[in-house]
Amino acid sequence: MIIVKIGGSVFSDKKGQPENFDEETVRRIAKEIAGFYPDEDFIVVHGGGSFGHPYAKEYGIREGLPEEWEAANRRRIGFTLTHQAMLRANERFIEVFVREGLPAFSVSTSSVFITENGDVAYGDVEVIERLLELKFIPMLFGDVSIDLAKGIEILSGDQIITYLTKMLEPNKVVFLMDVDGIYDGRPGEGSLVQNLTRDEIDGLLERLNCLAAGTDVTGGICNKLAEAKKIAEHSEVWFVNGKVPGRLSGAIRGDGFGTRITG
Ligand SMILES: Nc1ncnc2c1ncn2[C@@H]1O[C@H](COP(=O)(O)OP(=O)(O)OP(=O)(O)O)[C@@H](O)[C@H]1O
Ligand SMILES: C=C(C)CCOP(=O)(O)O
Repeated sequence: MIIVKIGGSVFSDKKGQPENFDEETVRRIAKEIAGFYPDEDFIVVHGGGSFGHPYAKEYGIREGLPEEWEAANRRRIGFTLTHQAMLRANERFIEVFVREGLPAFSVSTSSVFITENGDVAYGDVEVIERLLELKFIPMLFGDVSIDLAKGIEILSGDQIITYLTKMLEPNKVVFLMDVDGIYDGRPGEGSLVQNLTRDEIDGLLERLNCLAAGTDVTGGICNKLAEAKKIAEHSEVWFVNGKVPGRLSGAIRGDGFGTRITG
C-alpha cells in the first residue's frame, strides 16, 4: 500500500485566487497512479491549498472555541465554511480521478478523526481498510476537526498520514510538493537533500529557520518534516515535485528524484 499526499502547493496557487485548482496537474497525477493501480493499493490525501487555508486563517480556527458567545459563534461559522471549502476541493479531485477510471472514494476527514491539539487522538480506520479490501482508493483531505483540548482545530493532511501510517503500515508514503524535495535551507538557496535518515531530521529542523519557512496555518515544511520523522518509523518516505511529470512514478518505483527518508 502506498499513501500519496497531494500538497496544496501542487494542486493550487496558494497566493492566487480563492479556490483555484490546477486540473491539468491533478489529471497527470491520477494518470501516474493509474499506471500502478490495481497491482498497488493507494490512499490519497490532499491538502487545503487555496480552498481551506484562507477560511481557516480568516476565522482563526486553530485558536479553538472561545468562551464568549458571539466570538464562538463566528468561529463555528468559520469551521463550517472551512469544511465546505474542503468538500469543494475534494469534489474536484474525485471528478478527475473518476474520469481517469480510478475508483477514488471520498472519506470525510472530520467525520472519522477527533484531534487533541491538532494530532489525531481517535480515528476510525475500519471504513478505510474495508474500502482498500474492495479495491477502492480512499481519498481523505486536510480538514477541520473536533478537538478534545480546544473544541475545534485544523487537522492537516500531514497529521492524518502519520496516523494512517501507524495504523495501516504502508510500504511507502509519497509527499508531492511544488519543489524537488527537502532543501537544506530555503529552496533555491540551500541544496536538495536526496537521502535522509530519520535520525538526521532533528538536525535539519534546527538548521532550517522553521518559523520563516511556512506561511500557512498548518506549519509548512517544518510540520511536514516533523511528521515525516514519525512516519519514517513505520515506512519509507519520499518528498518529490508533484508538478514535474514522472516524479511520482519514480518515487513509487523507488528510483525517483527527490528526498528519500529511511528509518
Ligand atoms: N527547506 C525547504 N525544503 C522544501 N520546501 C521548503 C523549504 N522551506 C520552505 N519550503 C516551502 O515549503 C513549501 C511546501 O510546504 P507547504 O506547506 O506549502 O506544502 P503543501 O503540502 O504543498 O501544502 P498544504 O499544507 O496546503 O497541503 C514549498 O512550496 C516550499 O517553497
Ligand atoms: C486548512 C485546512 C482546512 C486543511 C489543512 O491541511 P493541509 O493543507 O494538509 O495542511
